Amino acid sequence: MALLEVSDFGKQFINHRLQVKRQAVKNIHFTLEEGQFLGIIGKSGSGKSTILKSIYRTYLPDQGTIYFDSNHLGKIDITKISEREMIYLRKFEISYVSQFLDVLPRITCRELVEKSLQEMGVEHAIARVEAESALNHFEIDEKLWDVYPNTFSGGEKLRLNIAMATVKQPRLLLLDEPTASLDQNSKIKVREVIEKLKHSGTTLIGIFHDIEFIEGLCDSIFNMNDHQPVTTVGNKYEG
Ligand SMILES: Nc1ncnc2c1ncn2[C@@H]1O[C@H](COP(=O)(O)OP(=O)(O)OP(=O)(O)O)[C@@H](O)[C@H]1O
Repeated sequence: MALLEVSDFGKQFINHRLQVKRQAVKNIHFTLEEGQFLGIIGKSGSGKSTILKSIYRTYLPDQGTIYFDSNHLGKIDITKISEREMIYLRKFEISYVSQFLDVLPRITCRELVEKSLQEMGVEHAIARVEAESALNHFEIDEKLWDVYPNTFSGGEKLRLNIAMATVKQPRLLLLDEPTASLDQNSKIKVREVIEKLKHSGTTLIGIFHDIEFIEGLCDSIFNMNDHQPVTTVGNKYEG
């Protein structure tokens, strides 16, 4: 059964000051089976982030349906569920990674990753071990583990963001240009973790500008220009 079914989805923004409406995206349809990786490509401003933010419900979708097959809540329409149900999904089943880190001040890097696990009910001692393993994997210098990340470099913030989201092993991982400001070595680390997550059955949707990066990783690519999910042939994008 599909994990995610997006049908006739659209999102309109209203600028109240200027009294104008802007249709960011419309008529979006795609289906994602469990364990698949869908890449989204398209020109700047075509609405790629709007789709991911609406699935995570940072934006309230206003047209169409987004069905998610939740382990705990059953098959539910993300456009209609309560805020409480959405908080549950964000905690246990859906994670979102953007290229920006938005964290509370006075929580250290290590505590942030531990907190991701503890809010799922993982014991502190286990959360600590897993957090350290994730921070090591993303090569965040041990000297930074007890530092507040508001002083981190862009790349360090991003690697921490990915560590926080992936340590939970979500069922659906939304990646909003996660490699945008990374150097080659960090991109390789991200790729390794994506491969590992895919192997363990995580379903992924990712926005990438670097098509070479997603080649060999994605099962299909949704091109915003023609609105068609295209299955990648031999893992190469032929669009
Ligand atoms: N919160 C918002 N309020 C008003 N307009 C918005 C908002 N978020 C996005 N938009 C508009 O919706 C359109 C789609 O934006 P979106 O960020 O989804 O595009 P994108 O394809 O991800 O772009 P990029 O590749 O440049 O990140 C843009 O015209 C943008 O200005």
